[in-house]
Amino acid sequence: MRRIKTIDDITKDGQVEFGEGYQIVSEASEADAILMRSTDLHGYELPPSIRAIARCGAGVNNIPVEEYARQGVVVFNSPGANANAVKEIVIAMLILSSRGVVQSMEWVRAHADDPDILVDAEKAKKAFVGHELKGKRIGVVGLGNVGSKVANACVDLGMDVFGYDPFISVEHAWALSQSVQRVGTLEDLCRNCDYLTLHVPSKPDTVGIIGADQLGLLKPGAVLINFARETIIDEDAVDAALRGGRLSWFSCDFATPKTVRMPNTFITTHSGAGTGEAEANCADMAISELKDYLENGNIANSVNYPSCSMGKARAASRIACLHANVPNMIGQITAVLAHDNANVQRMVNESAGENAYTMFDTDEHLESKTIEALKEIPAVYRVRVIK
Ligand SMILES: NC(=O)C1=CN([C@@H]2O[C@H](COP(=O)(O)OP(=O)(O)OC[C@H]3O[C@@H](n4cnc5c(N)ncnc54)[C@H](O)[C@@H]3O)[C@@H](O)[C@H]2O)C=CC1
Ligand SMILES: O=C(O)CCC(=O)C(=O)O
Repeated sequence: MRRIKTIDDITKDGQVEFGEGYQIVSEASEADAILMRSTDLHGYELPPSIRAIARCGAGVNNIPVEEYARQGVVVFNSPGANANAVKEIVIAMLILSSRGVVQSMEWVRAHADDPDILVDAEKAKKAFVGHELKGKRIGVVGLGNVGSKVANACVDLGMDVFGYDPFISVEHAWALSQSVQRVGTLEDLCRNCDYLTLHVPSKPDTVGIIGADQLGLLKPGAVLINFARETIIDEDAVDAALRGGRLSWFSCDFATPKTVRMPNTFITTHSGAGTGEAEANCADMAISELKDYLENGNIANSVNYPSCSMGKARAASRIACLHANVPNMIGQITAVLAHDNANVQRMVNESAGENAYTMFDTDEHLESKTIEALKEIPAVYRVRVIK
């Protein structure tokens, strides 16, 4: 029986289906793996039983992924599984930030007792006149799963769309409408934009990338949308831009002590991915990643280890070594196997950044002293006997 600890409400109805051979447990110390969403794991003492963590969602800034890699813990996310939900709410925010829809509804509620409300509404409506998106210039920062969808949707709305992403993947470049114009610097992207929308992960090179300099390049009265992470903007600069008129509106998914006090904002409860469909997509992807890793050792969509697959574990034994990406690891692993006369059927080695993964099938079960010898190799973080 494999044991899973869930952290956060994975879905609104609380349903998490791993199927036969799995049990949801209440204590992480009893679990083999964790299924989670947005809880911050920095400073959390990870029990040694945990071999894998799957984040239902895209952003992993809430998880110390490199620290966990060195503990031999594979961290997965679910890329793209909630991107459509975020795209839709960003389009909603574009419209709500441009038309006085919310303000007009508030007026109606406030005048519910007015017997002449139909006539009075006709007089009031001039206060809620907005402008159209068609023909306006929008800059999209980050053209990954969410940003590329937002950019394409803005093309469909008739906007003049510019994108900035120095690390765009081939897959997302192919998915992008030819009408999206790519620019080489963030400053060129911001220049003369009516709208700026942010879709980059929170990491050292994106923290505070939108500050006074970037905001100063936007058209006066521009709209800023941040459904990525709160860390990406310089909050004081955004506040000053709203008060000074450089920004007319700020829509943001992160209620921080500063954003909630800014004027002219729509601040939501980190609800960009808040649809039943996105929750189900993320849970399905994360669950299948965890199952394939626990049952077969295969890695897909990890953020701290390379992708690696040898299909289903069918040989007598399958062993996986998680280790540092340094020279002579394969040599040392095969030397241990040769010393104990183990016959390797198949072997794969993959690396990503500072970490690497070696997995092999053998004709017979390895003796425990062989496994112990593998664990003794310097720079091996963990050895898993999968079968
Ligand atoms: N509000 C919410 O509920 C949600 C928020 N998010 C946030 O949005 C972010 C983006 O999500 P996805 O598009 O799914 O991720 P993704 O990984 O598919 O795309 C991120 C894109 O940002 C680009 N990028 C990285 N560094 C950059 C930089 N310095 N400048 C410009 N581009 C850069 C990457 O090349 C990549 O194309 C997530 O990391 C997460 O923080 C994602 C989903 C839901
Ligand atoms: O789990 C959530 O609702 C947040 C989703 C998110 O922020 C992400 O996928 O990066």
